[in-house]
Amino acid sequence: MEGAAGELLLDRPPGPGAIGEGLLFGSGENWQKNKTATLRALHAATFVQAMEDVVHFELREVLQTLQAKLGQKVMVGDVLIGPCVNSIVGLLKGDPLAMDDPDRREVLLISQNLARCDLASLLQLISLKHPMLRLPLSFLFCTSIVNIPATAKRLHGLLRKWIRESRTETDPSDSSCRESAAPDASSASQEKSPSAALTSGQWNFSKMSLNEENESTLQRILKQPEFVKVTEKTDIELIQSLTDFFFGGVTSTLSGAEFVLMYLSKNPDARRTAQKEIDAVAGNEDIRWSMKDQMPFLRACIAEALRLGCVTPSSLPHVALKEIQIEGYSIPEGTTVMASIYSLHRDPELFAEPEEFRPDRHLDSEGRFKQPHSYRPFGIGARRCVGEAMADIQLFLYTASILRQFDIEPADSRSAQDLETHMRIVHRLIDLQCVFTERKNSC
Ligand code: HEM
Repeated sequence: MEGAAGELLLDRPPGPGAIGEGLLFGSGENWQKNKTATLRALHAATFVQAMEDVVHFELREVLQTLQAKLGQKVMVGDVLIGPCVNSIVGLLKGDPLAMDDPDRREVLLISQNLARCDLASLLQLISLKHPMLRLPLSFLFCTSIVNIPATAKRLHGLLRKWIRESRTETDPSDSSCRESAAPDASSASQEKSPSAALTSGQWNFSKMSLNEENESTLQRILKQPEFVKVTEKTDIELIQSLTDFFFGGVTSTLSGAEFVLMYLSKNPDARRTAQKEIDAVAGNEDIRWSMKDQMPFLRACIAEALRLGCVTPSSLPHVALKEIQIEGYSIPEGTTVMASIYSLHRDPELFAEPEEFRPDRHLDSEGRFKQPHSYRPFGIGARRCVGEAMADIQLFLYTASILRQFDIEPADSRSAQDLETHMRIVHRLIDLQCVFTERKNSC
């Protein structure tokens, strides 16, 4: 939300499910501190290069898997979840996790659980906090749902370990860090850099530094005034904010990538035009984010898939801090307000023939990429998504690299509208499968 009304809609509603800490569900001063610290840490000069390095590191594995499964039906989510998770880990820690690192397996399992979270899982969480609800909701405990507290606890364990390591690296004399940095199950893996897993001729990966001092995002966050003084409270905020990177980032980017590949598989003309563009610009060179302005059609395809796929259909809830007027409607103080991105993206007055996949909506008369004012997949205003730049880079590099090497075909003849989706906080295609084949016309 923008403007004066937006200022009064900054907080998340309190309620039985609200966590109150961190970025996604935090409110008031705590949220402001966390958001400022996160944005400051992400605005490092070398952010783009860091993201590119980690994405390319992961893409090698993805391209190899697709090559090995040429002509077969591939579950797209299974192939892309690793890169989505490890991009966040790599950004935070400064190095992505090597393929054989036990932390990688653990964070992947956790993220797969988070991706399965549905209403039943959230209701179970609420009933744990509110004993009165346990009996009426007891049937939930018999179904196979995601145990959010247990999943969050496992993720918090990993995050605590990475924070300890980052604090030790930031200040080696910090005895509290050394005390708590007890050896654990995965300490053996810590000495292993992902670059060790690479052989010559593969991606030339170097430790990702996010600024001139060679610091990772996590180290930069830990240097912010809010987090320098370690107290139980600051650590809870920090761990919850980092948890939100996974909760808010993994499934949404994964779902976005699935929608992009699905729409390109169902629209071969658009796919071929994008492939020609990629060939002309990148040839056989590494694909870089700096090439984005020369690939407006590819970006338009990604934007059109995000418009139609609508990864976060109802955004996240906001609450009115005071009574406000919006377009002649009076919203009483305390009202929960949800913005329907789904309706916005399908409004025929804003997008002609809204159900049609038409990338040219995102191109100006000169053929340059443009974002229509009503295209808002990442929300708007101060509560806008913190991961937008990250998701943009990921989706661009995943799509360009896959399209350069493969043709994509749908696994069945259903139209895009007929494919089944989960309409949870994150809107996701159910078990999307595609068939990847050798490029027929490559450069
Ligand atoms: C295609 C990918 C993504 C989409 C469509 C998306 C969309 C959104 C939307 C609609 C919101 C809510 C804005 C509001 O409350 O008004 C949001 C918030 C958020 N997103 Fe994303 N997101 C994506 C990727 C990511 C990534 C990669 C991260 C990881 C860093 C991330 C982390 C967050 C966080 C922490 C918030 C809460 C911000 C706040 O409350 O201040 N998202 N996202």
